Amino acid sequence: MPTKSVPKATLQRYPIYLKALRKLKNSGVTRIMSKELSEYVAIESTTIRRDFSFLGSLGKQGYGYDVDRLIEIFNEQLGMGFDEKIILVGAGNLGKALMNYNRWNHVVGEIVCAFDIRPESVGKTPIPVYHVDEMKDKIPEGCRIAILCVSSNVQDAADRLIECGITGIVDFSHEHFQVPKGVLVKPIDVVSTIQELVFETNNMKK
Ligand SMILES: NC(=O)c1ccc[n+]([C@@H]2O[C@H](COP(=O)([O-])OP(=O)(O)OC[C@H]3O[C@@H](n4cnc5c(N)ncnc54)[C@H](O)[C@@H]3O)[C@@H](O)[C@H]2O)c1
Repeated sequence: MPTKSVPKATLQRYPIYLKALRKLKNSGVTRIMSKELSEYVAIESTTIRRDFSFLGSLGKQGYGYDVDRLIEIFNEQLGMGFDEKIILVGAGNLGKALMNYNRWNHVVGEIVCAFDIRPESVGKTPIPVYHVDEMKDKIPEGCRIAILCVSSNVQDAADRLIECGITGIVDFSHEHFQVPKGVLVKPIDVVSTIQELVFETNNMKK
């Protein structure tokens, strides 16, 4: 795709369209007019048509856009294949909540399986939970993202993930651990977010 000539604002809207299209596809929609999509994403239909025109001539007058074709184009040309096969380590309270939610299938991908040091004590889960020793065998092919929800030995869990080729870790653990160059860690911490909010709210009052 000639990204050079595509305005930045248009590029920023593409993920919004793709997310909407995947949701629509999921609910059985196969073709859509720009006006209908406009209502769905709250973006003017003229803007949508202009944005899509950068991708080639995709729609037909009176027919609209083929949803599958549009998704294919976004996936292929923009490299936005939101089909990540994600794994989770630490199937405790937090891990189970994430596994039970797991509704990102038309946005980023899905949690395919989980690992724990005590899988036998995890109880009922919607996806399989294996022992961490089985990680190398059970990790899905092409998997590169892991969610870390362990409560102990975080470094060991991270090392195992890296050995299995994981290059991106969503970290809920609150613990410091080392990763080699080329592996990205995104910490998520509700407590520090609340602290930041308290601090910023206090400052707003001044
Ligand atoms: N970031 C946040 O905002 C946030 C919020 C809540 C909890 N947490 C943190 O998330 C972690 C999990 O919390 P929880 O309430 O689910 O705990 P939990 O005790 O219910 O679950 C932890 C699970 O991890 C497993 N485990 C422990 N060490 C492991 C390892 N090295 N490898 C694989 N599995 C391992 C345990 O067997 C258990 O099933 C804790 O570290 C907690 O502090 C973070």
